Parts: sequence; C-alpha cells; structure tokens
Amino acid sequence: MAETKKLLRSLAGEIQDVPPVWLMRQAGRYLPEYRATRAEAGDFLSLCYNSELAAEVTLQPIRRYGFDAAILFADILLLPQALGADLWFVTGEGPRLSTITGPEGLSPLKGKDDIHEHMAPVYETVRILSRELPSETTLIGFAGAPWTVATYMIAGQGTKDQAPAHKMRVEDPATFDALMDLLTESTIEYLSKQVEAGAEVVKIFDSWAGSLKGEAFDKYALEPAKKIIAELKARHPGLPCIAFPREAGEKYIGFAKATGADCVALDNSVDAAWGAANVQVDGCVQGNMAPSLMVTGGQELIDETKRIKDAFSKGPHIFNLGHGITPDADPENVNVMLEALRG
Ligand SMILES: Cc1c2[nH]c(c1CCC(=O)O)Cc1[nH]c(c(CCC(=O)O)c1C)Cc1[nH]c(c(CCC(=O)O)c1C)Cc1[nH]c(c(C)c1CCC(=O)O)C2
Repeated sequence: MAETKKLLRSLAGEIQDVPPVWLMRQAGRYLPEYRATRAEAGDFLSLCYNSELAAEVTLQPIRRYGFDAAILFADILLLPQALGADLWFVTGEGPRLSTITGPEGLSPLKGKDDIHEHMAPVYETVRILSRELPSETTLIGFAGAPWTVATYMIAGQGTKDQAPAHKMRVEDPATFDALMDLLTESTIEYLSKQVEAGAEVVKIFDSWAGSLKGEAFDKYALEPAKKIIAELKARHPGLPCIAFPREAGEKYIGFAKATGADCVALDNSVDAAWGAANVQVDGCVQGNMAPSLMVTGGQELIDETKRIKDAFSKGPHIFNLGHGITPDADPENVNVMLEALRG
C-alpha cells in the first residue's frame, strides 16, 4: 500500500519538495504548557509513568506546530528501571542509577520478559496516542541503544567520556557482554510491545556511539542495532526503523546498509552536504540543524533551515535537529523554522 503519511513516505524512500519535520525533545521544558503539565505530574519520572499526562505532553507540540511526527514521551532510562535498577533524577544535574561495577551487579537484574508489568503505563501512553493523534501524524516509539544505556548503568550517571563503561568492556568483557546481551534482548521485547500498542516507527538512540572507535564501534554500536532491527522486522514486517548513532562521524557511512535501518539520524557535528554525499546515497536521512539556532533565531535560523533543506533535497529526508531542542529555546523560533521550511 502506498504510504499516505508524510513521514512514512520519506522513510519509504520518497523525495518530497517539503520534507516532513519533527524535533527531538519537542515535548520539553522550552514549552510553557509542558512545564505546567510536568508540575501537575510532580516530577519527570511521575510524568513518564502517568499515561494520560505523558500522552498530553506528547500532543502539545503537535497542536502548537503541526509536526509530521509525535514521539512517545518516556525516557531511555526507564528500561534499566524495568530491569530492576534504581533510577532517580537530581534537579539541575541529571539521572542517577544504581551502579554496576562487576558480575555481582548483574544478579539482581530481571530477565528480558519481566519488564512488561513495569512498562505497562508506557504501552498505555502509546495506545492513547494512537487513538488521539491527527490522522496525518506518525507515532514514533523509541528506546536507548544498548551501549548508551549500559554507559549509564555502569557509571550510575551521565559521564563526559563514558570511561567506566569503556573500562569494563576492556577489563571485564564477560560482565560487559552479558549486560549488553540483556539490554539488546530486552530492547527488542520493549520496542516490540510499543509496536503492538500502536507505534508506527521505532527509533534507537545511541547518544554515546561516538565514543566507540573502530572494531569496538562495530561490536557495540553496529551489531546490537543490526540485531534489534532484524528481530523487530521479523516480528513486524515493514516496520520502519531509525538509527541514531550520535557523533559516529565517518562511521555513519554504510551504517544504514549494515544495520538494516531505513533512516539514519545525523547529529550536527557533520555537515549536511557531507551527509548528503556519504549517507543519504543509501537512503533516508534525518537531521541535522544545530539546536542552538532555536535559541539564537534570526536570519541565521532561516538561512540554515533553507541550507539544510537544500543540501538534502536530492534524496529522502526528514528535517530535524542534530540533537534535542534545549530548555532555553524560544518557542517562536520553531515557527520561524517551520515557515522557512514549508514556505
Ligand atoms: C541520554 C538520554 C536520556 N534520555 C534520552 C537520551 C538519549 C538522547 C539524548 O542524548 O538526548 C532520550 C529521551 N529523553 C526524552 C525523550 C522523549 C522523546 C523526545 O522528546 O525526543 C527521549 C527520546 C525525554 C526527556 N528526558 C529528560 C527530559 C527533561 C526532563 C524534565 O526535566 O522535564 C525529557 C523531556 C531527562 C533526561 N533523560 C536523560 C538525560 C541525560 C536527561 C537530562 C536531565 C535534564 O535535562 O535535567 C537520559
């Protein structure tokens, strides 16, 4: 069947004069209505597990801007929590988790099939959204990639250079590989349930892929993505998958072909013209404007929107930022971008 939704058409390889558009973190603190709903929920995690309110914040940017896609409101760190890790957020600092330092850290964790009761509110959010989204809007489900999630579980928090995870993969590969396998398998189960609940596309966020080099990148970023995508497509034929190996640099080349992804999301450390020549040759790409332009705005925002649209105009493209929109972004700048893009 020919796709009718604009985002699905690009994912199927269609070149469109005006590309579909959505923004990573489009439901977030830059929007006053998000801040109000988050206050109602109490805190960020309570919002993630409150299906009605999580669906509400997912819908807010769709109402305000008419984006072509909505992304489920949740977090990549809900999976470790479903597996039995402690998780909390420290205001102004970020996430904290119980820390895995050796083999004994794995024993309290649950199995891949034991996550669904914990994740039930997330699946319910997906079901509400698939009922309530406008018929032209595509619903994207997501999960963190095993490597990125593992970096948080091993360090117990975000790190600049992911050193604790690198240390474990080098010094204790048995423990590290067991954790990676558990995360790969449970990510398949988690995403599969999102699809059953109504997600039409899935995206895998590997925010720290760029710190893996050479063979380590292939083993811990490329291989898990390939495995997850192959299994999801076996269970859900035709399911479009977006991979985001952030800051992969040269390793973006060939990533879609090697993993089976229908689209690769590019961060803004690579130039759009380079991405068109090296990555878009294999299919759809998403990206890749700098998030800071949503803070600074002005003529530069208009020029950059048009330059990126133009650079990717010869192939399938989904317009987005190279990373999430930040809390200090001006909501009016999103309208400026949309006007420059859609004309
Ligand atoms: C590393 C990572 C996390 N979460 C995520 C990643 C990978 C992508 C990336 O690099 O941004 C992914 C994520 N986080 C969130 C989503 C929902 C979908 C979307 O809007 O794109 C997605 C896809 C919501 C969120 N996740 C978070 C927020 C901000 C929460 C708030 O304070 O309201 C949102 C909207 C919190 C979060 N969650 C995490 C961090 C490091 C933080 C930042 C802490 C902070 O900003 O105070 C873990």
